Amino acid sequence: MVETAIIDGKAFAEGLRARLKGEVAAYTAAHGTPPGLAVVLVGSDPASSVYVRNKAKQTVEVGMASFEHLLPESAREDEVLALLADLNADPAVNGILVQLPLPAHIDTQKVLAAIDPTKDVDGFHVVNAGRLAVGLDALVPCTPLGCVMLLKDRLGSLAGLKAVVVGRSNIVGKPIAQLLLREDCTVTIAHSRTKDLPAECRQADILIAAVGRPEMIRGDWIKPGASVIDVGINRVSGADGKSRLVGDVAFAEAQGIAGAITPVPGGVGPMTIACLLQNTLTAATRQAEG
Ligand SMILES: NC(=O)C1=CN([C@@H]2O[C@H](COP(=O)(O)OP(=O)(O)OC[C@H]3O[C@@H](n4cnc5c(N)ncnc54)[C@H](OP(=O)(O)O)[C@@H]3O)[C@@H](O)[C@H]2O)C=CC1
Ligand SMILES: Nc1nc(=O)c2c([nH]1)NC[C@@H]1CN(c3ccc(C(=O)N[C@@H](CCC(=O)O)C(=O)O)cc3)C=[N+]21
Repeated sequence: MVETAIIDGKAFAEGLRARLKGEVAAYTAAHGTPPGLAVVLVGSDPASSVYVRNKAKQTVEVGMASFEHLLPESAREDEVLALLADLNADPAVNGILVQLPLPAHIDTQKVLAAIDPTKDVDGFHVVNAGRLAVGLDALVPCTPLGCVMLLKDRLGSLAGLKAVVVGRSNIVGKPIAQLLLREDCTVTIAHSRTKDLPAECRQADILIAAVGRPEMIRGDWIKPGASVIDVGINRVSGADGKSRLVGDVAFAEAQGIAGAITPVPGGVGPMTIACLLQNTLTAATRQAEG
């Protein structure tokens, strides 16, 4: 049995936002206007609405300008594209985020491609994904950035460690794998067609769960002492009938086995928003430098 450390992403994110607040004030003093973040939400998925509201609140708290664009579920693709053209041209907007998923009648890749890559604070544009893959300066997706920050804070150098990423989405799994590779990890990407997932996971010094299946990863899939980052956010109904959030890892089973683990909530989620604010400041600074 090992003592399992709980990685406090909420506290780490608060520290990051406190540091950003100072940097944002310096930016604003130098440029006369604060960095601005525009968030576009199409439709009114309740989970997305909460998340968008939290982002707007924290954006304002660190001293940045927040612009919210709420479009109805029925909005046409060309209306979304026209809004993005306006935001691309607006000098008060330094960062643009289009909340995903979009309604099925809208082509997500087309929308992401319409965002100016220098304002793409989610890092989802192919230009930023490509720049990350070849090792150029890029706007890096927020959740992956947050995961790697937590790992480096805990472990220092990640060089030579074996990392297993479960999930290969363009927005989480793939960019996390790219960042871990950049940190000199030996990286395996697992997915729904992986043959023996428990055996793959047991090899991992660093195990990243980004699947979207409540508590799928069991305690006995974890190598003793491993660092476990749980990206999953799953809403389930508990025995009392109330809904609660759980991750992709069976958190209670991981106790006494993992060396460290992020909780859900309070782990990766708050880091995602803090990294979004950091990316907005990075984007604004790079735009000002030309
Ligand atoms: N904390 C945060 O800030 C954020 C949390 N999330 C959460 O992270 C999770 C993942 O999100 P996202 O990447 O967008 O999800 P996707 O649904 O896009 O991707 C899920 C991935 O998991 C794989 N997968 C599904 N079932 C299995 C299985 N049984 N065994 C192995 N692999 C499987 C899929 O494989 P295949 O490719 O073969 O289909 C796919 O690659 C979700 O819970 C989401 O809510 C997302 C963004 C931010
Ligand atoms: N373009 C785009 N970019 C995204 O980054 C993006 C997106 N679309 N669509 C949805 C997912 C999901 N996501 C979360 C971010 C923070 C929390 C978060 O702060 N969670 C808190 C709890 C929140 C609660 O209690 O509901 C926590 O884990 O502690 C959760 C989920 C970003 N996403």
